[in-house]
Amino acid sequence: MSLIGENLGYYYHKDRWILKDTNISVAPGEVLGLSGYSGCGKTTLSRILAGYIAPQRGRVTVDDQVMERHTFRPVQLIYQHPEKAINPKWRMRDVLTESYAPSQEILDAFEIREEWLSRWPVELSGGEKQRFCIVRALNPATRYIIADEMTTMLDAITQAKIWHSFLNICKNRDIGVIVVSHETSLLNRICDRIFKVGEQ
Ligand SMILES: Nc1ncnc2c1ncn2[C@@H]1O[C@H](COP(=O)(O)OP(=O)(O)OP(=O)(O)O)[C@@H](O)[C@H]1O
Repeated sequence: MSLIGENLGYYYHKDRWILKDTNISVAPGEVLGLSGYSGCGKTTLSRILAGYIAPQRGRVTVDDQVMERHTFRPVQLIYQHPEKAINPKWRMRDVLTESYAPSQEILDAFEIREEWLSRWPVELSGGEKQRFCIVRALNPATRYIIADEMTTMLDAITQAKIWHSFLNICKNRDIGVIVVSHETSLLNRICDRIFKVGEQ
């Protein structure tokens, strides 16, 4: 039982491989850091593991199954920029309840205020919108979450609070987490293990 990428190879332009023979796995409940220089392929690898793009070589399995399309994704991806992941024409209540009905407890854990629910995305800050994206990713069916620079836009205190709540919930539900970040101090603090992209 794990999220596993085996012998992954990927290029955007023929024969310019971004990833070559990459092997990566994260177990349920584990927190894996993804590091590497800018442009080494962290976001590309994240998108492959979440099933958004197909590798030219290798395969991804989620708890021994090849991921199916058109069903709820057991691997959720949270991006750095929440505005790219939110429909601007939906009020925040609809964004939040798109795939399940989050409990009051989880809304409180991320300090989501009742008054924000009736607003449009444009009426919230990036950090406020990001809390909705995190709660949305914590669907009861989620098995793994890839957090790609998830808190980069937040101040240090808010960042610490959000990681505390997020990792608590993931541990309780045995969700495996991949944390993509340029901040080595963050990775060292919260991850069980670190995987360097491009150095396998
Ligand atoms: N859609 C695309 N078409 C062509 N090349 C791309 C595309 N997306 C990314 N690349 C290239 O692929 C390489 C890896 O990009 P990727 O975004 O995965 O790196 P990264 O490690 O996440 O970078 P950063 O740390 O700067 O966010 C880079 O050289 C980038 O220029």
